[in-house]
Amino acid sequence: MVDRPKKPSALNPVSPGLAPQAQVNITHANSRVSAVLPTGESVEILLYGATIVSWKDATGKEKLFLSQKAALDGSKAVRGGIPLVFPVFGKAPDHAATATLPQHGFARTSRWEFLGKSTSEGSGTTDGGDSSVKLDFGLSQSNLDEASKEAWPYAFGLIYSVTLGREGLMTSVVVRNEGESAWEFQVLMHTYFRINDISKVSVSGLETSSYIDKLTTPISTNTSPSSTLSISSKIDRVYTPAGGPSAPVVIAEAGKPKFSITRDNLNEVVVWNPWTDGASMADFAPADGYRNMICVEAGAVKGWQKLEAGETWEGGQIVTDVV
Ligand SMILES: O=P(O)(O)OC[C@H]1O[C@H](O)[C@H](O)[C@@H](O)[C@@H]1O
Repeated sequence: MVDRPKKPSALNPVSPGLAPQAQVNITHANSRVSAVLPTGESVEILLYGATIVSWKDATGKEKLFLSQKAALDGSKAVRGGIPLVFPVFGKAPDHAATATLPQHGFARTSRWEFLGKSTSEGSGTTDGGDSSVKLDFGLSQSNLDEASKEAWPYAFGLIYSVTLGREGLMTSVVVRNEGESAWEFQVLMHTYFRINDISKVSVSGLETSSYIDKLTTPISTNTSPSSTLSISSKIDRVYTPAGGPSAPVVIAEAGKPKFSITRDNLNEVVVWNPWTDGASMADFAPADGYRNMICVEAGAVKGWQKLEAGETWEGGQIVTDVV
């Protein structure tokens, strides 16, 4: 081996003068992707379902609820975080093409591919460091297990992008019909927000809006009052907010706004809390965990989105961490 007297010394991990960068790591035997901004905000995503299982602010405070008994090993859909629902919301026995799919479809229980990251430098940052990082995940027919392929034999491509910023988290999905004939889908971002006390929570942005109550028999359609929504028992509703997707839906606790959600192309907002029924779910813990969570889920789930061959559709949500 030739000795090189002028061999450069190893670079310091953090070179002086270089703007601080977002760190992206793939861990847990290539099954988990995490990203941390130079300012400390972080996000963690399982390739299983492309499920976001953690989102923390710069102080390390967790923003999402994750059940203590959630399976994180790919054996069942994750109870908490943000599972992605596709191509059917719930069960749709009357919709022939999706009738045999499991509840909430296969996207949340399939293994996605990590497609890579991109970063952007903040205009508002003094050090020119990364102010956001975008992680892209892909799922197509070739990633599905045989049962899912058989139950839903359509050629599709999904690209799910998770963008972590200093002020919040953006999730967006591009759906593409890669086949020769049209098909239909529903999609939803099943966000479990972490809160301290459900009895102090109010949700605004759902006033005077049409909603489907999934808890009545038969399921009923109603119009919400002009007051904000408070929750004191089990709730499972699909709202179509009267203000449209760009009007924020705000989750407040003790009168203080905590999260603000705006949507693109996702016309519905599902509000779900299992209340004490959570205790009967095998993967829900602690039993009184319903006090610390509220699902406010942005989706396109009323009716169906139709894609002709070669067409694409895009939708997403921006969640701003207000506190
Ligand atoms: O138990 P899962 O399949 O994860 O579904 C959890 C919940 O998801 C949504 O919020 C639905 O509106 C609920 O009806 C359902 O119970």
